[in-house]
Amino acid sequence: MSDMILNVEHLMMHFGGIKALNDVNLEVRRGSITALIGPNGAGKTTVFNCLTGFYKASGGNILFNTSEKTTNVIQILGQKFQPGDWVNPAQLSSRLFYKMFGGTHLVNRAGLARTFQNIRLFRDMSVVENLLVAQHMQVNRNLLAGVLNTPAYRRAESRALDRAFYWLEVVELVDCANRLAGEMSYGQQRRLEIARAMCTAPEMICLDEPAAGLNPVETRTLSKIIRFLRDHHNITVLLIEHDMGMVMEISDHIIVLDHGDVIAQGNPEQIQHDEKVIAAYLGTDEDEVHL
Ligand SMILES: Nc1ncnc2c1ncn2[C@@H]1O[C@H](COP(=O)(O)OP(=O)(O)OP(=O)(O)O)[C@@H](O)[C@H]1O
Repeated sequence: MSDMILNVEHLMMHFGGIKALNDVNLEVRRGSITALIGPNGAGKTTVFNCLTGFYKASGGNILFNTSEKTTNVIQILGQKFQPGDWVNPAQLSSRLFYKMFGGTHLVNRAGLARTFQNIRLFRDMSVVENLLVAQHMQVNRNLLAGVLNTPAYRRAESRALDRAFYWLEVVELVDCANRLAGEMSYGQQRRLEIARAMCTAPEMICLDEPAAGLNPVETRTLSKIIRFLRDHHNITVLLIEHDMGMVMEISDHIIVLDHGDVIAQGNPEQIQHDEKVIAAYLGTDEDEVHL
């Protein structure tokens, strides 16, 4: 099993004439907390959207290596037919399969979950219902078993409920289990999004600005939860965050993007003193920065 859970090679994403990602190469170590940082518009969310299948990358490779298998993320989203397909029936049928049935759900099923910059919960459902919906892939979906309420069906439901309450406890929301998700505070909703992602049993979770809008106490709780995921569940965390205090405190590794390119990588200490990074954040030329 590779030490790297994620290998991104030559990733490109173009929106018409806009090159959001030029040629992004990065790796994420299994079991690490890795931060993806950079100034506004650097391309961070675009990287997340490509990794999790919300965008089909314009080019490059994304390999996601779980403990069980390697998933080619770009392939499972459904690629265009290639000339070689017509002389290779196996390749053609695989391409056809993913064109018909591929999508973000397969990325999640492979073990990669995410949260969003703008919270996307089912606001009119209760907190626990949000977590049960997230588990629809794991529970018994046999219609007959549901209608007959078989013991196997009841066991599967009970397991889903146990899992939901386990993650509610981790994110400190057990007391809110029956509240409507949309009525909770912003910080609570952010934590619920993490619990929902964890209910899909991922090996890696991508958190898009999880501390945005949180007060310092909530940010500390969030940091504790993120460390818990790594330390107690060996979850790899990839996070986009503008709160540099938090990033420097919890990250094992930091990758810096600017204008669609990776400009630096390293541990927090190295990144804090990297001139290219300082220049990118200050919006000045490297030569103009005096340390
Ligand atoms: N769907 C889209 N259509 C057109 N342009 C887009 C789209 N999504 C992103 N972009 C452009 O790609 C570039 C990178 O945007 P992205 O949101 O990835 O940056 P970011 O680093 O996440 O920024 P922020 O920190 O402000 O969230 C920007 O120029 C943005 O305008």
